[in-house]
Amino acid sequence: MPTTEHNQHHTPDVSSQETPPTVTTLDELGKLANYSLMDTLNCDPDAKANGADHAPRQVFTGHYVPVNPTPIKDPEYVAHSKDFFRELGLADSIAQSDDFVRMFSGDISQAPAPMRKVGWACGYALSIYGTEYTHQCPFQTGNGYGDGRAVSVLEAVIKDRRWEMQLKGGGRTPYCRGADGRAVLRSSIREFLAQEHMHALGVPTSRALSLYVSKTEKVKRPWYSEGSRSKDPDRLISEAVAISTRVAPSFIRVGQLELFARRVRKQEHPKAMQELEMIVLHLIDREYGDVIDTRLTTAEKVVLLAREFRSRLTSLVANWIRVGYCQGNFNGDNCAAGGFTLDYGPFGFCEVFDPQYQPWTGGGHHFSFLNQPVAAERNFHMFWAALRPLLASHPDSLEQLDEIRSGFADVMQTKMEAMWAAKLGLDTFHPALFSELETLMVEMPVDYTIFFRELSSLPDDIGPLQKSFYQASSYAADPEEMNKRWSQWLAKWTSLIDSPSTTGANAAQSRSRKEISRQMKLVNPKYSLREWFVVPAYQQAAAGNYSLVRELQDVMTQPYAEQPKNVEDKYYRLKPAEFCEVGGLSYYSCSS
Ligand SMILES: Nc1ncnc2c1ncn2[C@@H]1O[C@H](COP(=O)(O)OP(=O)(O)OP(=O)(O)O)[C@@H](O)[C@H]1O
Ligand SMILES: [Mg+2]
Repeated sequence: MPTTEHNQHHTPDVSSQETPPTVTTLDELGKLANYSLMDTLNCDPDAKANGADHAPRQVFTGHYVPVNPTPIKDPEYVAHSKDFFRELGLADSIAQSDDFVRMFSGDISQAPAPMRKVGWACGYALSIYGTEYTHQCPFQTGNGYGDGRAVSVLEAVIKDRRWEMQLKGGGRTPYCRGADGRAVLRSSIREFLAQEHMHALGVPTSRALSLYVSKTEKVKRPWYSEGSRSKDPDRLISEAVAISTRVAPSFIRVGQLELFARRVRKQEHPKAMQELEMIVLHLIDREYGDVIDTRLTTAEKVVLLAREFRSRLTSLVANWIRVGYCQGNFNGDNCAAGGFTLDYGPFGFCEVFDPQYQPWTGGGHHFSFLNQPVAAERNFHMFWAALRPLLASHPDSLEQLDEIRSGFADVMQTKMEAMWAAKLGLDTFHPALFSELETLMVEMPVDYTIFFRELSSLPDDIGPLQKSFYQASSYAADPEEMNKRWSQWLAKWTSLIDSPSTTGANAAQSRSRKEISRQMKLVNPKYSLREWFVVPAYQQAAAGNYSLVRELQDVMTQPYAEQPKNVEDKYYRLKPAEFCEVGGLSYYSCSS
């Protein structure tokens, strides 16, 4: 069953959900602290040891800069992820306890030992669709680019798994490039909800821990006037700042490997090769420890790393497309080297199926919905290029590495076909059937989520599918003809569903219609985080009412489940026409 394969990483730990919380205070969490990054990688020798390093500057060497977050003023609790707390064994009550709130709203000065009273930020390089950029940093060198507002504050081993906790919007770092280091409540709510939704969808992702907003501190951001149809924001608004904490096995990005590999290539300093090797081995420990044997040589490890990352990245992107997700800005620095979703900024879940769907006005076609496999390949290319210097004296390993690189497109294609087959409830991919479907969906706008979910009930006729049809002019112009074409497609699909190759030639292999439907409903979610659900939630939150945020948390963390009728009526719906083509709802310029 392809889903199992799609869900192979980060599957919820069911067993831990029944045990009582083991961490009920910040002190208890503190005892689990274990700082592998700070203890094994190189610190920038120019950094201020006390972490008061907030002005933009160039960082020439080292893997991290110690930097303290800047607390937000008068923090107020907005949300925490109950699911993730349960998985970690954290008691819900600590999310609102004074010391936890203080720490995860940016004040780590009272962190209980052995937690450290200093956080860290990392530099990384930027590449866009496989092209290296250096000029986006104020020094035109790339040495000022990295975590500009993301500050990690804790690494801990919890229930035998290592987790890094990172504040987003935690204030300025040397990589802030003159910006304020803050995130606003709007973008923080989006990221918070999306991370937990994505996890519940079975797609590898950074997780959301907690979210606090400042009652008094605001920053200005460009945004849209109510109902604006212009592509770019037309005004500056003042928004409350917030700090959300996200959690992952590591936050190492492809861009980080690229940074060190560029330094090797340019022979920037004598330790460049050593620093590249260190970050790669650290990545393996943090993200690939369970699949790469520590006793292997570096050359062997590098080859395995590339193969495993290729496998994860291709699964990830196939999963994104399965659930209708568009990352929007799939740069090398937004591509986690552990192969999970990272940086929910200009993302969106498509409603109308559109291969070119791209919610971010600055993103361009290259990062659009169905181009994500190609964008992923570009990121993989940069990853591969960053690893190559490590194999310079190992021609056999280098050859293997190069083969892994050149095989990317085939692996991606295989995963995509398996994904489409699973969405259609079929054991194998049927190119003609799929391409007819794609043509129909493009010609006659359908809601991607609703269409596949309705199909999952194996309808006898197109009646139920019509729930997903947007009454666009192409349909309205000749509904009879359109219905006929849909009926023909449905008949072909139904005959495949009922054919022995799908149901199995003999009774032992056969999947009943009921079983096919059940499996399809595990692949095709009922609920997806549509932007027009999120907008009122963050608008209410801005006025201090978090009830819609909570409601969305509940609904969107059970995306495959049938939920009560009132939930279905509210959230299993086509996008209302008045929300189409509206700035901030259908697209956005900036996400921070
Ligand atoms: N308000 C800000 N202050 C300082 N740096 C910022 C700010 N907004 C974005 N950046 C930095 O600009 C770069 C590009 O921004 P992008 O939108 O990809 O990242 P992000 O959403 O902040 O971060 P992440 O990738 O960590 O989720 C990142 O390195 C980010 O740290
Ligand atoms: Mg980013």
